[in-house]
Amino acid sequence: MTSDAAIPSRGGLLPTTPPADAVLPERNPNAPAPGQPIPSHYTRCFVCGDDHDAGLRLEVIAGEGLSLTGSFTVSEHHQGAPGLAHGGLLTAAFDDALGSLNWLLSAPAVTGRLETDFRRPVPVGSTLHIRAEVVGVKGRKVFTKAVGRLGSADGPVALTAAALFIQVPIEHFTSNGRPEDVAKAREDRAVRRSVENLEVNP
Ligand SMILES: CCCCCCCCCCCCCCCC(=O)SCCNC(=O)CCNC(=O)[C@H](O)C(C)(C)COP(=O)(O)OP(=O)(O)OC[C@H]1O[C@@H](n2cnc3c(N)ncnc32)[C@H](O)[C@@H]1OP(=O)(O)O
Repeated sequence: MTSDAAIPSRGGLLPTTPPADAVLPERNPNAPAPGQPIPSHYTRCFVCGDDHDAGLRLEVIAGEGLSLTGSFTVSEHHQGAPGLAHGGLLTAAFDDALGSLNWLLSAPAVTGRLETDFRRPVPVGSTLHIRAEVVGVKGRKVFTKAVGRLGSADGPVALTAAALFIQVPIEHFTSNGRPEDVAKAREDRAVRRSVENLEVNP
């Protein structure tokens, strides 16, 4: 198990901290190459889809190994306090960015636990630069962490986050989603691309 010193460590034994016997698997050969975009998984996704006027439109680029970078610009639609990004919305951005790491493993997964530390306010108009990585995998559990910096990839730290994802069969989505949306999603260009990457048959 390795860790990138560029992402501050949280310390302590939390459910998002990988156990000592966690491993770091190889990146799946079908995953986007380093420097290539990890495309949206669903055009209607509030965070990464492009079919939302108020969506975050998070853009994600695959990094080396099991890492990625992502960015989005906080718009007036994203306010909590006047002129400042809503904290829950920032957490949503981290949920999606960290979740995108599962594309490097080419295994569908959902968030089991997500923790976010808010360290600095994020003003409207600013761009948040996220760096995320897998820090360990044990069985179906994928442990991840991320940092968000303001203005540039080496800007001041605004947030740090850690999440535990649980790998699920594709039926998690097809059985639990509202049927009419699932039916439409079978034709959604982003979903189709995702399913090809995940090597599953929806
Ligand atoms: C045509 C359509 C195609 C669709 C194409 C899809 C495209 C791909 C879309 C991707 C989209 C991503 C979007 C962003 C990511 C979200 O936002 S996902 C949405 C938010 N998350 C959810 O809705 C998940 C809701 N929770 C659940 O469904 C279930 O609780 C889970 C997470 C699947 C786990 O249930 P389970 O499979 O029965 O697993 P279970 O045996 O209970 O637990 C397995 C292990 O995980 C641990 N665990 C489980 N939950 C937790 C937890 N909350 N905290 C700590 N540990 C936990 C357990 O302790 C257990 O550990 P071990 O005993 O193995 O050590």
